[in-house]
Amino acid sequence: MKAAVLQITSSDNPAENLELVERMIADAAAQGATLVCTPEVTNCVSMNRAHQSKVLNHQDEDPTLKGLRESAREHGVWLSIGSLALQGGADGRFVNRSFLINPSGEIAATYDKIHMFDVQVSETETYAESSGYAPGSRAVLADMGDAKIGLTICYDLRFPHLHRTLAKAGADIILAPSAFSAVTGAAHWETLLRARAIETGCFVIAAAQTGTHSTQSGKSRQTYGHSLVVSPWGEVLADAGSASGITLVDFDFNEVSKARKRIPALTHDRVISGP
Ligand SMILES: O=C(O)CNC(=O)[C@H](CS)NC(=O)CCC(=O)C(=O)O
Repeated sequence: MKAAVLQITSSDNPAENLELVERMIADAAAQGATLVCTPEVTNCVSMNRAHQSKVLNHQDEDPTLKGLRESAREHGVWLSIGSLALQGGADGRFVNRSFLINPSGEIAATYDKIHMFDVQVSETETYAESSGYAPGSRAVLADMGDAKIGLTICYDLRFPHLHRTLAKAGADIILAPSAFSAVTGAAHWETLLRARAIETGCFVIAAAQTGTHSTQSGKSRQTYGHSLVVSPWGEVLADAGSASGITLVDFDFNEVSKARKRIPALTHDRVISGP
C-alpha cells in the first residue's frame, strides 16, 4: 500500500480549503497513492464560534464532505478526512468528526474526537475546545480490506489507553490527524507519535496542519506541521517538515507482526491492584 499524507494550512474558508485538497488528492492518486490522509479540521481552522456557526454545516449538507467523497470515487482511493468541523453536536455545539471514505466514495466509518483540548499552552495561548465542540465517546476501528485502521484525532494522541484498545481490537494502522499547536508540537509531537507506534506495534500516520492560518475572523493561529509516518518499530518513515505538500510512503504490513513478535508487550497486560 502507498499512502499520501497531505500537509496543508487550512483557512477559515471551507470552499477555498476544499478546492486545494481536491487538487492534492488528484495529484496524490496520479503518483500512485491508494490511501490519502488529510489533517484535523481540513474544512475550517477557526476559533471564532460566530464565524463557525455561519460557515459550518450538518454532515448531510456539508459541501466539503460531498466534494471529497466525489474525489475519492473519481480517483479510486481510500480517503481519510482527518476531520471536519460540523454542526450537530450535543447542546448546540459542533462536532470534530473524522471520516474514512472508500474508493467508491462511500462513508466507511466516522469517529468523533473524544478528548477535548481545554488547555492553557502558555500565558498568551489558551484553547477551549469543549466550549465549541461536543466530545465523542466511542472508539472506532475501520476495515480497509488489507488493513484495519484505528481512528483518533490530535489531542487523543496523549491518551495511550485509546490506542491500546484499538491495537488489541486488531488495528494495523492508527491515524492521528492533527492541528497541533506550534509550542506543544516542538516539545512533544514526535515523541508521542513514536511512543504510540512502539506501544501498539501499529503504523501511525499523522497528517498535520502547518504554519500560520489566515482568518477573516479572530486571531490567527500557528500549527506545528511535521506530518509524520511511524513504523510499528518506532522508526520515522517520513517527516513532512513545515511546508505544505504531499508526502508519499510505502507500507509493508508484515512489519506489524514482525514488531509484535520481537516485543509482544501488547499480550503481556496484567491486572494490577492499587496503588
Ligand atoms: O479548534 C479547531 O479548529 C480544531 N481543533 C483543534 O485544533 C484541536 C483543539 S483546539 N487541537 C488540538 O487538539 C491540539 C492538541 C495539541 O496541540 C496538544 O496536544 O499539544
